[in-house]
Amino acid sequence: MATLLRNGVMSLTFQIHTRSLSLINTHTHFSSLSFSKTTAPFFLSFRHPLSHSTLASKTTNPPSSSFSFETQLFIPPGIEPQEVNESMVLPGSNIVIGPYAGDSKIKDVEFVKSSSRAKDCPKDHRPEFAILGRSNVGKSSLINSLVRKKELALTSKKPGKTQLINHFLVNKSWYLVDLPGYGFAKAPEAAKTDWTSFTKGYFLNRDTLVAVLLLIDASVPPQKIDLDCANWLGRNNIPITFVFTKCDKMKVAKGKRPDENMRDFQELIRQNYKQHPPWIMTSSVTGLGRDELLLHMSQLRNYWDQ
Ligand SMILES: Nc1nc2c(ncn2[C@@H]2O[C@H](COP(=O)(O)OP(=O)(O)OP(=O)(O)O)[C@@H](O)[C@H]2O)c(=O)[nH]1
Ligand SMILES: [Mg+2]
Repeated sequence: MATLLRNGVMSLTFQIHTRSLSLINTHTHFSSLSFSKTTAPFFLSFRHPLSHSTLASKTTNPPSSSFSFETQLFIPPGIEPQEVNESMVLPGSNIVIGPYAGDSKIKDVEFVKSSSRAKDCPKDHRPEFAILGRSNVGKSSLINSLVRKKELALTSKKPGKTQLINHFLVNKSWYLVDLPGYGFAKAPEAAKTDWTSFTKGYFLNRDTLVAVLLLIDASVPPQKIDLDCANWLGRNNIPITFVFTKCDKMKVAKGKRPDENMRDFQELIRQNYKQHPPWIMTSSVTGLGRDELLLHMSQLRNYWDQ
């Protein structure tokens, strides 16, 4: 089923052309999103207007203009491209919600185990989502925010805190997996070497992996190591969802804003992906994208489960 999902979901990404989009001044809702479909229903894309004001509740000196960019919708199984309308697209993402989306509430979560090798991971065949990203990108914070527990997954200002594959069982039915961050130059030599072998082994051999949530820090420009990682996962047919983190951090005076960094990243990725993977903006500080991400995960999981 994992393979089916990989092929099925990824091949169902299309593009449509849209106009007249506008955003209300909140981080979670499009006020209007109207589609004007091209004659060929195969390519669905929409103009994605990302105003700085949609990304954070706190801004100091916001720039006066917003911008938009072309993106592709992620259309899950069970929907025809021509059925897509604005209310089906999750705010702050390219993700269309379909019939497999279900109860996404987290009622119960427990830490199960830490493994230092892929073959030591739980063997009960429950579906799982792996949280992957650079050290300090906010993996543990995202897990804590999803499950609404402050210190379930340890967070730290010191990069390299998470060194093992940590399994958390949610609602006694599926796993969230916290992985060690990559690209941490100061990690002990041994830990760096282990990361490569055990995480690659994990991705290539874990049949129960529904999708990798690849976290990308939206407060910094695109990083080569993130692009390399996305490309490696793509080449190995491992389904991913880009989760842009720290979208609350508005660096107006210095560097680009999260929405601009996110657009730059997507433009670089576009060259390598025929069909753009799902993506979503989040912040573990403001809760931006939390409910939307859980809903997206529910549809991937339910499709995998059937
Ligand atoms: N402003 C802001 N800060 C965040 C966000 N998410 C995480 N952080 C901060 O970023 C730092 C690293 O967060 P972690 O969740 O520990 O990062 P990690 O990816 O698990 O790091 P490793 O386990 O070392 O790989 C902490 O200081 C967090 O408070 C976010 O959405 N917004
Ligand atoms: Mg961590």
